[in-house]
Amino acid sequence: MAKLQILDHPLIQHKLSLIRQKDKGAKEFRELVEEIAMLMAYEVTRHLPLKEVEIETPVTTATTKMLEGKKLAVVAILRAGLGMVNGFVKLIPAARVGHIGLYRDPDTLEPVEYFSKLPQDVPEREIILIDPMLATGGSASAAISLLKNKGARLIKLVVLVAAPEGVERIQKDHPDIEIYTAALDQGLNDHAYIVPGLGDAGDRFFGTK
Ligand SMILES: O=P(O)(O)OC[C@H]1O[C@H](OP(=O)(O)OP(=O)(O)O)[C@H](O)[C@@H]1O
Ligand SMILES: O=c1cc[nH]c(=O)[nH]1
Ligand SMILES: [Mg+2]
Repeated sequence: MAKLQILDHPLIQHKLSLIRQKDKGAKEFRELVEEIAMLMAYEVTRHLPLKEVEIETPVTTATTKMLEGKKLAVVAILRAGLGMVNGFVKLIPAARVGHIGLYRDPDTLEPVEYFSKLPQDVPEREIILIDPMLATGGSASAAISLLKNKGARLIKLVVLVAAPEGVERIQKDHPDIEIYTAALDQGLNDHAYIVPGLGDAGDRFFGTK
């Protein structure tokens, strides 16, 4: 079953509480989402393999550790996932960045795909799929299916806020995926918005409402 990890670092929790507040404007919302994404990137890259390297410090030569150079791709689900990209690539500058355009139809709640541009060598890369919100799980599940159809084998899903319904959906559709979230909220309301959640992440980030 897909493993769920809640990233409960105090800085992540503090900043998440700030962006949940309805009076936060787009500027503050954007800055905080980027900061939280960076902190989450730190947590989800703990497993990256290291290799020993010989270096020269100003004092002596030494054997120290550097990243082995595992191939990574950060894939954002548009639009709201864009808000997390900078935080990730600041910490992992060598990562390739892919985009999957999906919106949730407000009536059917089904994801509608409108764009996809991914690195060519997706099968050789570990994929970090990012989207702030995991509500019904329909959008993330569709994005994971698309990535798997392109040959992706190792995918981690990283979200800011998850609903139990979305987690269950991913665990059912894609039991091989690891899910990382900053919070597991109570559930969904009648419009399938996460409660308490933070509202519509894309609209708040881009100021479109
Ligand atoms: O788990 P689900 O029920 O599928 O809902 C989650 C999706 O909804 C939001 O995107 P939205 O459709 O609002 O598109 P946007 O990012 O362009 O605003 C969010 O960013 C997720 O992609
Ligand atoms: O609460 C939610 C649910 C779906 N999409 C959002 O942006 N927020
Ligand atoms: Mg939206």
